[in-house]
Amino acid sequence: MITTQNRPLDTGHLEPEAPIKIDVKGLDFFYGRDQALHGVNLAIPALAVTAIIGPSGCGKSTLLRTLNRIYALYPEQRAAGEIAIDGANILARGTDLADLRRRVGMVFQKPTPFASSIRANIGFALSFYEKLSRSELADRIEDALRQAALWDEVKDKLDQSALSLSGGQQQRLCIARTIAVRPEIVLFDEPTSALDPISTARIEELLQELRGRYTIVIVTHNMQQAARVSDKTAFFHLGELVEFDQTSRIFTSPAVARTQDYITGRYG
Ligand SMILES: Nc1ncnc2c1ncn2[C@@H]1O[C@H](COP(=O)(O)OP(=O)(O)OP(=O)(O)O)[C@@H](O)[C@H]1O
Repeated sequence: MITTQNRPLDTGHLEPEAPIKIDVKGLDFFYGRDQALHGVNLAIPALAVTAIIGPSGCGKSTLLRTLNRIYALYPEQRAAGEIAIDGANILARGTDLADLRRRVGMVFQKPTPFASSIRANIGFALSFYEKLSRSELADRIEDALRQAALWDEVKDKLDQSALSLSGGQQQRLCIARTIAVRPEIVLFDEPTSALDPISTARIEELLQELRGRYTIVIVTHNMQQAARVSDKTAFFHLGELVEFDQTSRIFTSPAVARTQDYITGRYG
């Protein structure tokens, strides 16, 4: 079996001139009067994996939640600055939020399948966005489950409850549900922190398979995981971006002392 433990530290396959998919400029974020992000500038490359690391409370999840404006569900939460996706500022008034959330999918820490069948979990998301015939729907469900490396395990029980799957399978189902609607960007918020080591390894392998097909941003507490799965790493502290570079450089020769202190376990 392939394990993530024996994979060498990623050296980054990106050229310095890799195209930018998400360009965050001067981003401030507020929970009511409390400011959680301060002037963040971050150019996230297309079709690569970018990891967001940093100590608890530094703003990792907050940053992720700005990228599909999921925070806009809460009236007291506010972002200022600019987040350009393919050059268009998604913080601008008039942004179609349903379309944005199809283009920018999100996978959460705990698997969150609906209490319905495996098939319906994916079919529901697809039918929300597209009008498909029965056979198109079946094809798209199969394709999503194959991409999420779950098809072989569930193809004979698509009508069983999603809740009958293991935690790791449920998380892969949530990934299938997210990619079924053909997003361009997939955000992962601590996607393995509720999983056992074998399920975690399976998700990390899956991230490698999805890399190159989607622009991926992953928040993780686990520095070894960031080193294994990502091309670029952003280190945050106290709501500020401290350093952003090739993952191999962040973990071997970071430019900033605060990053060095964090990756060597001096705080966090
Ligand atoms: N709903 C909320 N209301 C008020 N403040 C919040 C809310 N959510 C987060 N915060 C605050 O915003 C700051 C950043 O939180 P965030 O959850 O983004 O950090 P994080 O780096 O993802 O932390 P963790 O690793 O613990 O998940 C923290 O000070 C946190 O207390």
